[in-house]
Amino acid sequence: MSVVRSVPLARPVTGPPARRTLAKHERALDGATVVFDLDGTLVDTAPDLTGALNHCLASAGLSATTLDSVRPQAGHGAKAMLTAAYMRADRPLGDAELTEQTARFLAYYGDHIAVSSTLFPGALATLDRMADAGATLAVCTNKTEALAIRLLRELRLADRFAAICGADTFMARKPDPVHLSGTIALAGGRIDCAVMIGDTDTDIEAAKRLGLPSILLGFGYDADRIAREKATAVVSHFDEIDVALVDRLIR
Ligand SMILES: O=C(O)COP(=O)(O)O
Ligand SMILES: [Mg+2]
Repeated sequence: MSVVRSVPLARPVTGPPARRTLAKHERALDGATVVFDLDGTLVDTAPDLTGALNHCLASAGLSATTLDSVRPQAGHGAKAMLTAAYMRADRPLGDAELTEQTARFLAYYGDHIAVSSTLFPGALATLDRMADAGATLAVCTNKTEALAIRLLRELRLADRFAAICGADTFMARKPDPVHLSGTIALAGGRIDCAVMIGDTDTDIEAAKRLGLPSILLGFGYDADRIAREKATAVVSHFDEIDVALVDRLIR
């Protein structure tokens, strides 16, 4: 397992982790809450986001954009994707058009939310692994709550999460730590026994402000240098997120 750490942990990062003695029926992650970001973390939503973006661009007489050019903004919401696409097309975008296009984007996206969106490799097994070890699972996403629930239902994953909290669930959205602390509370968990797993600095910063350990998925949409330096751990595949790593980060 290759895990790069940049923030010193309470325990040494090399050498064997301190072993806890588990009581007879105790599982390693009992009492822990593992919080996942959604876009670019659990689900590769970029293809359907690109579809919604191209629907909007066509309505404005602009040519379609490619998946690769959308990916860096895919974790930052409809407005960011629209703004970047108009800039690439060298076309000005005023507030009124941005508002209208955002509404068009969200309506289309809601109706085509799981056409080509798929779980990232190893994501499902990681959910199983964490749950089998006793962890409570939650989602903290800057998608709206309704869209997040719709996507997870379509992918038959919604039931796995004790809480699914979107940008509009609380009066705060990531990187505001209130979004994350509210998610953990709603899932019935404790802030001192939780970890955040995400793909952008937005996720990692929210965790940092809350004093939570974080795992950055290096393959996500915008795992930039700042996020890599700030994260407690950086992994390049879900398989690297094993029970021992999560246990070590949260205890
Ligand atoms: O839709 C967004 O703005 C980003 O969503 P995420 O927080 O799940 O990455
Ligand atoms: Mg994301």
